[in-house]
Parts: sequence; C-alpha cells; structure tokens
Amino acid sequence: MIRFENVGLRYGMGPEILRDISFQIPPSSFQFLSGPSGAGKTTLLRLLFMSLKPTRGLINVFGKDRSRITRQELPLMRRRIGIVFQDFRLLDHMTTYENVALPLRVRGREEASYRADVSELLKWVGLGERMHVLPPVLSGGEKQRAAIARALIEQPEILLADEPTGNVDPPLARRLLRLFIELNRLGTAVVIATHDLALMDQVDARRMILSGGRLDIYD
Ligand SMILES: Nc1ncnc2c1ncn2[C@@H]1O[C@H](COP(=O)(O)OP(=O)(O)OP(=O)(O)O)[C@@H](O)[C@H]1O
Repeated sequence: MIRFENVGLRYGMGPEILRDISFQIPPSSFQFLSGPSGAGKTTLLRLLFMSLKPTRGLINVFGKDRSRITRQELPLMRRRIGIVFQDFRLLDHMTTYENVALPLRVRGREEASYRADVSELLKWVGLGERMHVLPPVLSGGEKQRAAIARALIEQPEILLADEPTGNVDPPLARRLLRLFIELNRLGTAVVIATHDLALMDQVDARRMILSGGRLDIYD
C-alpha cells in the first residue's frame, strides 16, 4: 500500500533526520511508530501523508511513485489517507459536527447525503452529545476524538495518528486505542506515532522504532 526504499530526509541544509529508511505498510495492518523525542516520527508521518518530499530514496503510495505524483493529483490521493495531527487543527468557529463534515462539504456534497454518516461517526467516537458545540469548549480528549472523526469521515484506507493519546488520561488512552483497533478490524491500516510504552504494551502490533535517523522494525 505504501513502500519506502532507502528514504532520506533533511530539512534545508540541516543534517539528515532520516537515513536509509525502508519499510512497507501493508493493507489492513496495525503498527506503532516510536522513538525518542526529535527522532523524526512526525517527519515520517509527513512523508507518508505526502506533505514532505524525501531528499533521496523512493516512496511508492498506492502503487504510484511519489516523485511522479503531480500537485493536481495530490488531493485525490490524500483522500485515501486520514491524518490526526498532534495539535488537532480544528476550526474554532465551526461546531464539532461542521468540522467533521468539512472535508465532504469542500467536495461539494449535499448535507442531506452525509448528515447521518457524520452523526453516526461522532456517536461512535463518543461525541454524540457534543456535536453542536464549538471546539474551544471541548476538553483535550474530546478535541482528540473530533480530530479522529474528521480523519475518518472519508473512510480512508490508512489512518496516521500523531501522539493521539498525548493529551489524555490513561482510561481515555485505552478507549482511543480500542477505537483504533476496531477501525483496523474494519479494514483500515493504522499507524500510531507514540512514545507511550504503556500504550504499545496493550497491543500485540508491529513496532517501528526510529533512533539516530534509522528505523528498526519488530514484527
Ligand atoms: N520544519 C522543520 N525545519 C527544520 N527542522 C525540523 C523541522 N521539523 C522538524 N525538524 C527537526 O527534525 C527533527 C525531527 O523532528 P520530528 O518532529 O519529526 O520528531 P518527533 O520524533 O516527531 O519528535 P516529538 O516526539 O518530540 O514530537 C528534530 O530535530 C526537529 O528539530
């Protein structure tokens, strides 16, 4: 589904943050991406989401060579990838419901065609009662779940989540993890960047560990 071959990345003239990174994300797989702070987890997620280009190596996304994907093709490809950013990136002047529905609205879909889907998804992440409030009044965990719902509304084939349990207490972290596992059971590939060892210990999943610019994989 996504394949990296000897990928390297440096920002500007800086040092190489990622070096000779090779791995595959198979369809319907579940993996954690871990490593110390500054190891390059967010950078690797950005390469997966195609918001960064590698400085060397090959990246193949859904059968296409990344270097041949045009700017025009990118939005369509990205629709197949859901991403939850570390800082959520919710729009404060729109309700939770509107935030989640936004990707569909942008595509010109009629509200009547998606209203039930958005409501159902918000109920699934436990925000049924918070649908019509603005993000500033949501708790950190609620914002996190709203961001997850927005990433899932277009039924992506792969979900990338950057420290999704970073701002929540352990019971909520377990609940979010159950949500990701359930999503994975339904067929979505999941990549969770985290340095929460306790979280990783709860699932027997593949671990991709970044350190010193290199990636080690433990299946
Ligand atoms: N836009 C940028 N320009 C220059 N350097 C950057 C940029 N973004 C990240 N870096 C550097 O790249 C390295 C990796 O950063 P990255 O955010 O990918 O690490 P991380 O593993 O996600 O860290 P954390 O766990 O703290 O979120 C760091 O040294 C960081 O300072």
